[in-house]
Formats: sequence, structure tokens, C-alpha cells
Amino acid sequence: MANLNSLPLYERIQRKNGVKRVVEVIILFLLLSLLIYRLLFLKDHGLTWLLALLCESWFAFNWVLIINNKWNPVEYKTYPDHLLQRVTELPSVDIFVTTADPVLEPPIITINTVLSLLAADYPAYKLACYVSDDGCSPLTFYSLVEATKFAKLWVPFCKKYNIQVRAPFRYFSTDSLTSSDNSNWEFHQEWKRMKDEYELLCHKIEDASQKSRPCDFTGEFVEFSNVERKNHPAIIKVVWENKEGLPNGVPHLVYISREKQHKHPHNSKAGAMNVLTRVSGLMTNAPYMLNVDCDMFVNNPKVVLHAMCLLLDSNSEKEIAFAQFPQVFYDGLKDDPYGNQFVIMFEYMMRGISGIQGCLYLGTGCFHRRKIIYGLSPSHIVESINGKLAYEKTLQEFGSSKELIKSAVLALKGNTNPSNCLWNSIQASYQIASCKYEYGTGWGTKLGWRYGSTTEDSDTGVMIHTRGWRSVYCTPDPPAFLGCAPSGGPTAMSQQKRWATGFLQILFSKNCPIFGTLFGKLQQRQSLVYLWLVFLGLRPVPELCYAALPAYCIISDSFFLPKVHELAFSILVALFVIYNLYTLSEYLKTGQSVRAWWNNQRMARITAMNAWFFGFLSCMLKLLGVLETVFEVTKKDQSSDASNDDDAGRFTFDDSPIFVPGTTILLLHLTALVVSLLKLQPPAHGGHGSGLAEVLCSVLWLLCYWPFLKGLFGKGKHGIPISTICKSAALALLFWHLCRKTTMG
Ligand SMILES: O=c1ccn([C@@H]2O[C@H](COP(=O)(O)OP(=O)(O)O[C@H]3O[C@H](CO)[C@@H](O)[C@H](O)[C@H]3O)[C@@H](O)[C@H]2O)c(=O)[nH]1
Ligand SMILES: [Mn+2]
Repeated sequence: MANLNSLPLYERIQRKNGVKRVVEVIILFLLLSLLIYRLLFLKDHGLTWLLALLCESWFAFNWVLIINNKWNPVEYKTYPDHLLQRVTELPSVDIFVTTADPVLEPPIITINTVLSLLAADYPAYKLACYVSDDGCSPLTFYSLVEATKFAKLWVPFCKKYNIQVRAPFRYFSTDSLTSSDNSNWEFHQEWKRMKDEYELLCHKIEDASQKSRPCDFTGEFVEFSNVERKNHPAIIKVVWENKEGLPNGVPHLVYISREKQHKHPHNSKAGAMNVLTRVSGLMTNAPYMLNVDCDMFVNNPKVVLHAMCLLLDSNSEKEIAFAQFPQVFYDGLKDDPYGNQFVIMFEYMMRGISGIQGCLYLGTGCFHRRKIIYGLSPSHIVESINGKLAYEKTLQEFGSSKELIKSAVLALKGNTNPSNCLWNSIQASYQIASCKYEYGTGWGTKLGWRYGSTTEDSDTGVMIHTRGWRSVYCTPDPPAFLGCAPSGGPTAMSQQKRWATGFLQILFSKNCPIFGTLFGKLQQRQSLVYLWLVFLGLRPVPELCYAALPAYCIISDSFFLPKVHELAFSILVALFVIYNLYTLSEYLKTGQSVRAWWNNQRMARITAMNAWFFGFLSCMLKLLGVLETVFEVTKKDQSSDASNDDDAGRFTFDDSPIFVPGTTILLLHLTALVVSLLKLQPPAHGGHGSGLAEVLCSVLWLLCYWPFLKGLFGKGKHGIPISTICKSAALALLFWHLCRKTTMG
């Protein structure tokens, strides 16, 4: 028999991508040729030419960054079976679930996530689940209490029959009975019972949510009487404690609603994560922490084992900070109409980035080492191996709680703390969940999740990589977690807006990836990865200019693209064809449709010009001190009703100004095409008017904005509101006027 210790826990496999690289370089070469052509003829042309040159330079630069991201794709294969044979004692893991709003994030979604986590294939006494509720909702708490009762049946059932999907709503939505061993009478009975019990649970929660007060504010619920969501003392409840420490029981479950006061910034999700980190530090102090958004349920019960394969390997202790799983979505709309299922992004971009310093931290589905969240660097590890704990001098950064400092020392030394009684730490927990606790401490700057960006995940990731850590990307089959992708134009746009704002906040902060390379240990290529990410926030500027150019040229009868007979025109055509075939091939290779490819192409344009533009504005206003940025929570739908709806993929709008730029661009191109069809242009200077290229470009923009075109005539949520159309028309008129003025002048 092979030596057990020689069995690998994971393998890192370099993926072959020779052909892709060649195509990528060809595209780069074509882009550079175009730029050279622009430069050569710059002096013969005016402002439009220069503008085109600047935009194209930006796109070319972006392409270089993308090539860097994708150049060295790797795959991590994990072997949980080897782990179970090799390791006698698995480490404990604290699990964090965040929720913030019982309306946008219905508690039934949150409890399904919690149930799936409690039932994971891992010794129950090694897990503890902490739910942070920024909504301070009695309904969420009530749902958790009820879910715990159900969990006592559900968890043993899942483990006994080795159920694959352990989020009950998902398990019972498929025909799980016929697909399992039907002849097993006992299973049949238990299955029925589970289904009935789950339905009962759903009814209870549904009933409670219909009432103005979900429950009587007595007993456990007393603290919820009279709470204001944004102004209330901390509420911490041990919902369930696995006192007997049974391996197949239900893991600990703790509810936390941190203190909030109007005048104290709460730092959104990052703030919630830091409270979770501290409270769990006191209660269970596990060396590993898994965090998920409330909608991301466990889809692969072995997920913790997969992560441990990567984190427990003897070498990884000294270099790997976290193990990230991709975000995969369930019941996604057909052909990805909102371009937010990110299949390509996870398949090519993330794998490529994994080949550099490591995958980005994506905010959910990630296992962190506690001591690294506590600020440890790789060099500290070496020092602590040599006997001294280099960290002691900075312990005051943890704040004034003696209990917390004590637990932090243990965590930093790598001592796993056997769980004592959770109730013992309740008092101290209230102290560290108060909103004043962090003043004068390192939380949010040196410790924990970083404050200052609405994408706290990327920000915290930059910080960790800047300290010199690496990270790994784990893609087991079936996917580890599944969540909801926003459906609907407004939700999709507001999510993207928040991301763009957050990226720019990183760019303009001390945590900027450029500083990370200059002064820290962020590898150069990883720095380029982060630049690619944060520069997405600047993208709306060249994107909007480039979209306006063809309309401008047609209306004022000038040109910005090469004429058909020129060599440069063929460069342009080649670039267009090769680039699109390249992206299309990625979609086909990942089993997606041509339609999905097209939807993603056009949504990339729509997102950049609308959502990211507003993200850009909101960051600029924040920098000028005019406006505070807020973390707008994404609405989550559980039901798959949307996908049965005929109109499911049809773009929806609301009266948000976010749709104004897009509507304006659409109106401009409509005008331009009418102008060109009816030959209404003013006479061009010396016969150099707009040509075929500009018209084709304009048609292309129209195609990209097809959902908006339909929106002009649509009704209800499928229609663009009149007010938005008026604002856009006014802007388009202004633009027209300017075009005409420059041609006259
Ligand atoms: O004040 C807040 C705001 C949000 N959340 C929670 O944060 C999570 C993420 O929010 P969501 O609205 O779902 O954001 P998404 O756009 O879906 O999330 C992506 O982007 C976020 C950063 O913008 C990351 O935090 C997420 O992990 C990542 O999935 C949810 O569980 C929320 O309940 C809080 O706990 N407190
Ligand atoms: Mn989410």
C-alpha cells in the first residue's frame, strides 16, 4: 500500500492555451497597427481623430491587461478522499452568512443557505455558523429559530442518505424522489416527512412575513420590540449549541445583529464581516473562516473538504491565504440576457489569474485563514516558526477587549481552541459588536475586511496579496455554491454601479495596486490584474466617447474611421472579425449559445455606458465630498417563476437616471441613421464626409441598444419611462446642436 502521506491532496495543472495566445497576440498586433495608422495621419485630422486615437489606445491597453490575465491558466484538482485518509483530525471552520434586508433578501433564502451549510459533510462539532443580520429583522431571527428545529431532522437525513443538494428548496424543487432509490421504503417515508416538515416551515415563515409583527415580542424575541433598523443595540443569540459535540448533529448556530447608530458609519458588509470575525473569535475561534452571501447555498456537500485539501497541504500554510470558489448561479435566465452569469469570466479570467499570484477574493464562497485576516504576513510565519511571535507589539490593534486579544493570540499562534460553552462569551461579544468598539483600532485598515470601498472583497484581496500571500481557486464538480444572479435591468445595473464605484475607490486609495507593487509584495503581473479590475470603473469615459463618435461624424458629415479603399480599413475589418470569433469560440467551448455570446457582448456595452458611468460619477462625487456612497443590496429571487415567464429575458427599466446615457446614445444613433438615409448632412469639407464605416458603426450601436429600442415603445416595466426619454432627447438635441455648431464654425 502506498504511503498515505504521499497521496497528494491537490494537483496544480497548467492548462494548454497555445492557440488562444496566438490569436490574442494577433489581435494585439492589429490594435497596434490601427494606433500607428492613427498616429501617422494625426496631423491631417482634427479633434475626432485624436479622440478616436485616445479611446483606441485605452482599448489596446485594456487588451494588454486582459492578455496578462489569461496567459497562464491553471486548474486545481482536489482529492477529499486522500484528505480523509491522511488527516486524523480536521480543523474547525467558522462559517459566516451575511444578510441585510428581509425584503430584498427574503429569510427563506437565508435559511436555505444556512441549512445547506449546517448539513455539510464535515464533523458537526468542527463547524459553527454565524449569521449576521444588518436588517435587525425579527422575521430573520424567527426564521432561523424555526429552521433550527427543522435542521435537527434535515441534517441527519442528508447525512444518512448522502443527499447531494442540501438546500431543501432546491432539493424538493427537483423530482428528488424518483431520481433516488425508489425501492427503499424507509427512505420513501423519511423523504415524505422531510418534505412535509419543510413545507410547514415555509408556511410558518410565510405567515410570519404577512403579519405586521412577525412574532410576539416575548421570550427570545423581547429585544426585537421597538428596534429601529439603523439605530439599535447589538443583539446576539446562540440559536443552537451542539453541546454534546456530536459529529452528525447540528453545528452551532449564532445570530448577530451588530449595534447601529445613525451617526456611526457601519461600513456595510465589511463592517458586518469584522463583527462576525470578532464574535466568532471569542466563541469558537476556528483557524478557518468560510463566508457566503445569504443566497449562496452549498451545492456540493464536500465543499469544506475540498477547501481543506488546498489549505492543509504542508506547503500551503506558508503561502496560501485563501481558497476561493467560483460564483455559479442557479435558474439563470436562458442565454444570459443580462450578461451577469459570468461563465467566461470564471472559466478563463479567474483560471488565468490563478496562474499568477492567485485568484481574486470574490466576497462569497471563500475560505480564509483567521490569522491572515488578523494581519499576519508570510514573514511572520517564518518568525513564529523560529520561536518568537512577531506580532505581540501590535495586539492593541484588536481593540480593548481582553478576551478578544487572548483569543487572537491563540489564533495567531495557530492553536486551535477547543470550543467551550458559547454562552460564556456572550457578555464580551456585546462589547465587540458595539459601533464604538473599532475606534482607534486596526479593524478595517490593518485587520479584517477593509473599509472604504463598496467592493470590500477586491479591496481586502488586494491587501492580502500585497502582504505577499498567494491564493487558490477551487472548482469542484458539481459546483460548490450556487446563488442568484440579478434578473431585471434595474437590479443588474445597480449591482454593476456599486462594483464600478468600489473599484474606483480602490484606485484612488492607499490600497491602489500600483503602490502594492512599489511598496509591498504585490507581484507585478498581479498588480496588472488588479489594474484591469479597477480600471473598469474608468471604462465608461472612452466607451461613451467612442459610441458618440460615429453619430457625431454622420451628423456633421466628417469621419473618424478609414475609408473602404484604404489598407487600414482591412485592419479594422480583420480586427472586428477575429476579435468576435475569438470571444464567440469561448462561449461555444463552455457550452453556451451564440445568443448568450451576443447578449454578453451587448450587455458589456450597456453596462459600461450606464451602470459604470453612474459608478464613475458617484465615486467622483464622493471624492469631491459631495455625496456618500452607499452599498445598495442586490435583490434576490428564489423562485424560478421568472424563467417560465415568456418575457423573462426582456430588458426591464425603471425611472432611475441610470438609463439616461444609454437612451441618449440610442436616440443619437437613430437620428444619425435618419440623417444619413435622407442625406440631410451639411456639405462636407473637401468631399471628406462620413462614409460606410461610420454608418456600419452606427448600425452596430443600434443593435447593441436593441433592448432600449424596444424599451422606447414598451409598456410598464418593459418601457423606458417618459421622463427618461425626455431627458435623453434633450441631451441628444444638445449634442446635435453642438455637432452643427462645430461644422458651421
Ligand atoms: O450593509 C450591508 C450590505 C450588504 N450586506 C451583505 O453583503 C452580501 C452581498 O451583497 P449583495 O447585495 O448580494 O451583493 P452582490 O452584488 O450580489 O455581491 C457581490 O459583490 C459584493 C461587493 O460589491 C460582495 O460583497 C459580494 O460578496 C459579492 O457576491 C449580502 O449577503 C448582503 O446581505 C451586509 O451584510 N451589510
Ligand atoms: Mn449576491
